[in-house]
Amino acid sequence: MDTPLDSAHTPAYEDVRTAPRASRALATEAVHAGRDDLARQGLHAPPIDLSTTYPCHDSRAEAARIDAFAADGAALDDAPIYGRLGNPTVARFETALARLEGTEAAVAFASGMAALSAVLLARATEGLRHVVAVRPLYGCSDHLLTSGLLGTEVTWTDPAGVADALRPDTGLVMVETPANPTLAEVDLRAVAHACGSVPLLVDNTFATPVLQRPAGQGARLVLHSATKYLGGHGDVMAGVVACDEELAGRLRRIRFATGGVLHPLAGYLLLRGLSTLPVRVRAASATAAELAARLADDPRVARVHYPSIGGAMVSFEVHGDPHAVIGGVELITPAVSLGSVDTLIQHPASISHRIVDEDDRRGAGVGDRLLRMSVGLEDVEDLWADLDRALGKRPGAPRVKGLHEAKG
Ligand code: MET
Repeated sequence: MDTPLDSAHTPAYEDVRTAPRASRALATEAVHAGRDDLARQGLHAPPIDLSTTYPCHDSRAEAARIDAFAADGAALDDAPIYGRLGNPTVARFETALARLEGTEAAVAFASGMAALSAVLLARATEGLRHVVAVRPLYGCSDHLLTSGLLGTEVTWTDPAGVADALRPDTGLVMVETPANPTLAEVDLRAVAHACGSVPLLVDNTFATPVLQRPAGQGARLVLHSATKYLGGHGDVMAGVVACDEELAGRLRRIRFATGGVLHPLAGYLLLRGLSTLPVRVRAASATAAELAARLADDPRVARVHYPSIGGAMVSFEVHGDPHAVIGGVELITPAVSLGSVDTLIQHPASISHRIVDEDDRRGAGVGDRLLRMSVGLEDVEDLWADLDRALGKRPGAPRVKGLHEAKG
């Protein structure tokens, strides 16, 4: 584990290539990255630039800048031109996320799936249409690869089979760790080694850079559904890819051409979300670890999945009807998605992984009785009382009274 949850000191970013100054700890970067110019401008909160276009009387200069962008997709470092080429508010979030992940750049999109689509298109347009991937992945990622909707072809393998699955036209290796929804973990250094020169993409949505920074372990692309922990409040949909500047240029060009841009207000909310990311992840993870331990001891629960790196996600298989648990929660929100301040629970076989072929889903360890819970910031005892009630009668014991029943 990169960052022990109980560590008093968070690791400094000594290996960040883009570091403009002496290294700063994660918690400091979370609050300050992407905001370095604000004090000079006499501002505290970042401005939200809603412009779709930008006036310029010098068409020759604008033409040259568009030519330059079309050639290498380099971020516009002076005046913006048009919203699809880049937006200053979104750029603040991109800068901040790149610093947290320890990459040269990051490119934000309208959703995590738009971000993954851009990566696949960027590789396919180089003639590298083959993808090697490890299950499980988030259900829609699995579907996008399996269906070949973007003209790609996938070989599914386990981590040990990655090297053998590579072909001359392999453009990408993709893993998610901890994986959605089983929380299975992949040894990133080993897989990165097996990839050779093929870029490894790691979906880091569940771990966040607070618990794991894949770029430091050999990943060339780090994907987030920023809708989840990065935003952190269930009110912004977004995706982002952290990577080196060369790949970022390709992704910006794809974004420009296909239009899957992030709205500036979403960029603002994400930057704001990042500032509390370390605090939120550590607090929710401590609660999740406690709930995982109580579930593991519970006779109504067949199996608990909780990653060795920790985190705020807990998955568990019940002996009884998983739908009854979803129907029975009162405090916990019965909804798909994750990473919000409130605790969410969902049944992957019905929702997040519904679109995956049943046999493939079960083969990846996503069973019919598996429930996935995203632990939020509520008090652990209130959450346990709700879970305990929703899990129903303990075998051989009278039904445990819930908090409200006990009070009433
Ligand atoms: C539309 S289903 C899923 C949304 C989200 N990516 C999740 O895993 O919960």
